Amino acid sequence: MSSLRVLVDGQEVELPEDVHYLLRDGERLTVSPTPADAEPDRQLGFFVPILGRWFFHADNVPAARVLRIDGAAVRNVRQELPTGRVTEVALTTDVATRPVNPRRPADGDHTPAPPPPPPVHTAAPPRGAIRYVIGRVGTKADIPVDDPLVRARHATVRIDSKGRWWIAGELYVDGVRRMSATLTDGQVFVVGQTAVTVSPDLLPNAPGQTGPRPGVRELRSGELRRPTTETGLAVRLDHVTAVGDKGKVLLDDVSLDIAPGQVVAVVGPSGAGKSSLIKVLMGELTETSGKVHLGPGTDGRTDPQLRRRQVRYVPQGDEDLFKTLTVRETLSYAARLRAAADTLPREIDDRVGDVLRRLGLDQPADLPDRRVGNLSGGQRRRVSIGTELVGSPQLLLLDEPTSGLDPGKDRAIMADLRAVSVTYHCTVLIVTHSTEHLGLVDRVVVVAKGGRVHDAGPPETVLRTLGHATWADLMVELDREPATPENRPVTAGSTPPRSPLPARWDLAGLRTLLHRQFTLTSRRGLRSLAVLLAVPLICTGFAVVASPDGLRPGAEMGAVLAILVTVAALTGAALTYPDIVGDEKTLRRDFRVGVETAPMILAKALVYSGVCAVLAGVVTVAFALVRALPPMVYGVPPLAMLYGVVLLTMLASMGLGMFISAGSPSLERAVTWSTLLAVTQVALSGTLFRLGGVIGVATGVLPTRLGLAAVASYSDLNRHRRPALYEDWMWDSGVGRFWVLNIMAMLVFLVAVAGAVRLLHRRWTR
Ligand SMILES: Nc1ncnc2c1ncn2[C@@H]1O[C@H](COP(=O)(O)OP(=O)(O)OP(=O)(O)O)[C@@H](O)[C@H]1O
Repeated sequence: MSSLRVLVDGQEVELPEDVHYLLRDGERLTVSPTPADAEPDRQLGFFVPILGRWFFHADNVPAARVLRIDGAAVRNVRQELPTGRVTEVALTTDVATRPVNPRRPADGDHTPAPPPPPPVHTAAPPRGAIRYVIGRVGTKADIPVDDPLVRARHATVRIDSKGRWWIAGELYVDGVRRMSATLTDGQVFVVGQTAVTVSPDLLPNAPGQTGPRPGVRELRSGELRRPTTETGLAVRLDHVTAVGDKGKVLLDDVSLDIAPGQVVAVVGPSGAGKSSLIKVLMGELTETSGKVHLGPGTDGRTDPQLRRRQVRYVPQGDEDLFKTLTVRETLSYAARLRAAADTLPREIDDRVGDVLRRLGLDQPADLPDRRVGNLSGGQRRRVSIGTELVGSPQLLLLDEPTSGLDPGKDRAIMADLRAVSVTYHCTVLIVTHSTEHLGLVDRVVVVAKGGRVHDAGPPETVLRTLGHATWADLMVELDREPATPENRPVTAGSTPPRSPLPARWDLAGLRTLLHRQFTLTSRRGLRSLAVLLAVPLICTGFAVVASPDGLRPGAEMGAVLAILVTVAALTGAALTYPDIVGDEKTLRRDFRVGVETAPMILAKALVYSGVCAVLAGVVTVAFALVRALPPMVYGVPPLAMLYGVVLLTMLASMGLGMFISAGSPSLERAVTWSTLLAVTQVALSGTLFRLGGVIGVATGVLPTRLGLAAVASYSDLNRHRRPALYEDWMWDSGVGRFWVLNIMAMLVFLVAVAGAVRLLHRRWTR
């Protein structure tokens, strides 16, 4: 780890890896390794190294002053400092535009301010105290946490003389994300998705000490346990009301207590609001009033990213699985996307093996290597449940896990879920219409029309209390009940603002997505690959027969060119327009566990770029083998020019195909838009009619027009065109023009891919 060099009052100081304090001495600033305990007002803050990075933590900046780091006013209580160069720190007398306050919303942000942060001590950590590492089970961590989302060195703890824990690293306290906190015994913090209660019991023996310390639970290396959350996440809904479009009440004053580790079934007639309850727990539907408490000490606030980690959702049906992946591949990719970036392949294999065994997916022996598309309905449901279990969820929500299954499989899945809650220490909430095996759950929550909780309790008690012999009778009665008026006024409470979801954007995630996309593309099947090659080849044949001169100056050069760029453009768009919309359910599942749309789309773009590189090569070589190319100009060999232009036209169209796919709610809509794009590209490429004035410029973003113009400029089409063909300003020869046209095609590709990322994100967070 590098030291930190700071320039204070004209003096450069090098800070070794330990806490140093920024003190005020009258008008002078000094840096000291000891705090100003006697005069706390003198202490402006401290520099602290945390897991290889340096931070400045502001403590006590006088109101009339501004503390500046590298010239910029310090606006946050904690900010990261650059290493490898000198950081200048100064105290100035000008008025700060914004005071030091980490939770103040940005200017122009009119959403209600979130509640104040919890009282977490923020002075400097003790010097010289033993440093304990909190990390994943199976690593060398002193405090091991059985949680796949915890890194090997997730956070460090130092304990002061008063027994307070000074924790540094990524953690959540009271549902709020922090990079450090000072907590006392009994206080709770979350690392990864696991709640840990501060207690000396969690500490290993001090160095040099032999045998267990009195009152200390001895930890064995590799011991699998969660420090505190042995039984899953507790869920409490406190008078929660949620409203949908046009003011429709979806949940009406719902109060509910679910103990950790319980298996709970939510039943009720169609349209009652069961799914709305799940959406509120996932954070996809924001409560209008009331509070949702997940786990201990959240005070009704949970950072959306933490909620994504702790709450895992198994959607209805099996549309959200890739049918061409095997069972083992499905679970492995899911495990990698639900694990900390530093997880080893061996850990992933162990986790997958464990889930296969516990869900009975390891028998017969070839089952793990069968493709998901070849499994029975019940087996597919198990794979879908396993997809979340590999991430060791704290709260598992399932929407109709047994719909469409026969009663035997229905019972088997319900029994499996019972076992899952015990073996994976998680709370399970099942929305179901199937009431035959409700005896297997701990509690039933009955939701009536209008989103009200009609009753909740152990299954046999609920039936008895409501005076019905069977669940079917109860459902019939609830179905008959009129719903409460749908658009009645709802009291607005302290709505938590919907904060943007921070992205998970690590290299390990991108690598997994790339690997998965490559596997999926290579499994498209021989027939599909043959079509992929045959169509551009056949169309290249049209270009071959269009003119014996090929791309040499001749009467039909324009027609040859038009065919070649149209082949490239249509092939590119055809590759991707059905892709994102077709995979949407599976991708959305990844998004729910924290994978951002950027790496998802990037992985697709990279794999399809590879496919385009091959197809462009096939088209170019097929044409060049039979027909002549133009003479070399601008120092660019004609074969390289043709390959480059065909590839860029294909890429730009491929990007537009992704954009269409990301913005289309259904495949039908994507077909409509891509047809429109194809016709536009053919009609406005520049060879059918003159594109002058504004249209001439506006169509300059179309891949066919750019591609055609690039080759036209290279082979000087304006001079050699057929008399009937119009002259176009974009076709004038010139080396600058040639390169600008190619760069523009690249830009169209990049902008379209970036647009696809944003569109998809907006659709999923709206
Ligand atoms: N965002 C929304 N805006 C307006 N109405 C909505 C919204 N979401 C759902 N609804 C409607 O609210 C009612 C409750 O929907 P919800 O999906 O929660 O019911 P459900 O009990 O899960 O039904 P089912 O068992 O049929 O899946 C339905 O009438 C539904 O059409």
